[in-house]
Amino acid sequence: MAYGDVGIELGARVAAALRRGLGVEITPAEAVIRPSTRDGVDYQCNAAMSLAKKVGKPPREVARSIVDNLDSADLVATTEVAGPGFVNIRLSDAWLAGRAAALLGDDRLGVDPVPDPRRYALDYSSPNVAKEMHVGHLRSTIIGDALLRLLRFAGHEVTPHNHVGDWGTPFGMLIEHLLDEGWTPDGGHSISDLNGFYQAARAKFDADPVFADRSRKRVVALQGGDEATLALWRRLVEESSRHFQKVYGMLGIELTPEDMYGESFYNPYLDDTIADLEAKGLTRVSDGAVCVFPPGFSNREGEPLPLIVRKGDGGYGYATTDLATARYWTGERGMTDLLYVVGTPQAQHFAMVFAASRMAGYLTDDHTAEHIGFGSILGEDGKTIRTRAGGSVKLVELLEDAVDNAAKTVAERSSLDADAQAAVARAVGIGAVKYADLSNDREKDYVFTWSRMLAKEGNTSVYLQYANARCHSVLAKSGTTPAADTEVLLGSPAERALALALLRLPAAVEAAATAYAPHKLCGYLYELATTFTAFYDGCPILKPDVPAEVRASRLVLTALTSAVLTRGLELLGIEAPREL
Ligand SMILES: NC(=[NH2+])NCCC[C@H](N)C(=O)O
Repeated sequence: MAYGDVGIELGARVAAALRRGLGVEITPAEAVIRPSTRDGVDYQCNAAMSLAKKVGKPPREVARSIVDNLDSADLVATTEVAGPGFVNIRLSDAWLAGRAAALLGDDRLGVDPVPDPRRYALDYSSPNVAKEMHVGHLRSTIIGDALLRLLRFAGHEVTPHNHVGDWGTPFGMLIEHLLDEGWTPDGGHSISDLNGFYQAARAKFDADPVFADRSRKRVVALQGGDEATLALWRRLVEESSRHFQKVYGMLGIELTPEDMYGESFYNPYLDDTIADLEAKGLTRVSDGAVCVFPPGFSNREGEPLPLIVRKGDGGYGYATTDLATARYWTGERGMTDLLYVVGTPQAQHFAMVFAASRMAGYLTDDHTAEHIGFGSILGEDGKTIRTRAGGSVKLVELLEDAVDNAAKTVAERSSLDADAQAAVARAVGIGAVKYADLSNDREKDYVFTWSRMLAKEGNTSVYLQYANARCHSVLAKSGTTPAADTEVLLGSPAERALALALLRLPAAVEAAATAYAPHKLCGYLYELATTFTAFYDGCPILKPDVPAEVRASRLVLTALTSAVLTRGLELLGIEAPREL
């Protein structure tokens, strides 16, 4: 069963009941089983509503037939028809307890790998050479890393590729300016120099036609493979790569130099791609440029929009590279699904690239391609995030700030020594930056607020990390390790609610992985942590008057909570220290 979800298991029973009672066939997923927060109800089945028309009976009658025919012996305690035709289901305590107990020995915590693994090529981070990474790249990096972890855990094959902007016309002006400044291929300039250099080169390019002309010639030399030019270009790429790796290191992101498939990587494929598009009759010359016109895209005047594959001067652009990219990953690398984690402003670009790729057969019905767009990070005033001095925020400084702020929070209550505190401050600070990003619906803009990010209450990583640390502290104090065959007892509503919440990891992973929506996993983990808090406050564990078998059961629930929180945070790329 995909993902090992209780809802799907119930769905299979409902499907069998419908077959028995009314002779209709549905899949377990079509039974539409949803968790319910109603008193005494664990899940609700909405199948009767959608099936009423098909079977020609009122929804309540269909619901009644489900209830009458449901094989509920082991799994279900009570069922009832409710409202216009829902079936309310309460699981049996014995089944729930047995299922929860079984999780203790299960490394995957109930999440089955998908039966039909796909081959994903995941484009994320993708910063630009000779520029520092900015907050947009931060979002791409964080979201992409979470998707990589989620999809791999779900059982898919995922190959990351970092589509670094390392080619194109800006390199002409950059190299010319660097030469003017006496820069040599082995000179020791750092990327922060380069950032300033970029702006200076741009200014010179705009103001000085002679310089602009030299720059254009330099582009031709670069693209023509002139060795001296390439040597300078390589230095720029290496310098930048060092900076990117520093940021990835701070973030604990696995992207390596081997995952770099920058724009330049596709150079050898461009001519052939254009020849292929031409041979397939998909190109048209418009204003001197070779273009593809995918249907359905037009400008404000209603004229068809071109995807330019070769400019009038013979040069290639961003779109050409992206067509070659799609062709490469589905063709040479045999990937089935292409994901691009890039800001929402590029939505139209990707829609057009995908449409043209489908026309050319680089994407077929067996492939999916998706632009995983995201909004902007806003400052506390609701505008573009800036430093206090009003400059644009440097990513490295932002991350250092996060760790410093976390260090203050940790120092307030930690009994750890200085080294351990520093490690925890990193886990908390970097975790907070990631979680603030991932817990929001990625399509939306969000406001970056230090105080909210590091709050110990509410939907924050700190709250989840504290809940996990509390679990570890109880387990350590108990002096025992819960054994796999311990019986789980669900004597109180808080224990029952916690067991139920622990069984919902598979559904949360599925929801997050299939919709490429990490915030769905965040929402689940937050719910689990609050359910645990209620259990912790209401159910004493180590008090001397707690019967031994009750204590043992509560320790199992505590150990499982920690296991699920730790795994869940890991899937988001966030550390879960045992002690804070
Ligand atoms: N295949 C792609 N176009 N990936 C995204 C590249 C993002 C680009 N370097 C930017 O900073 O905007």
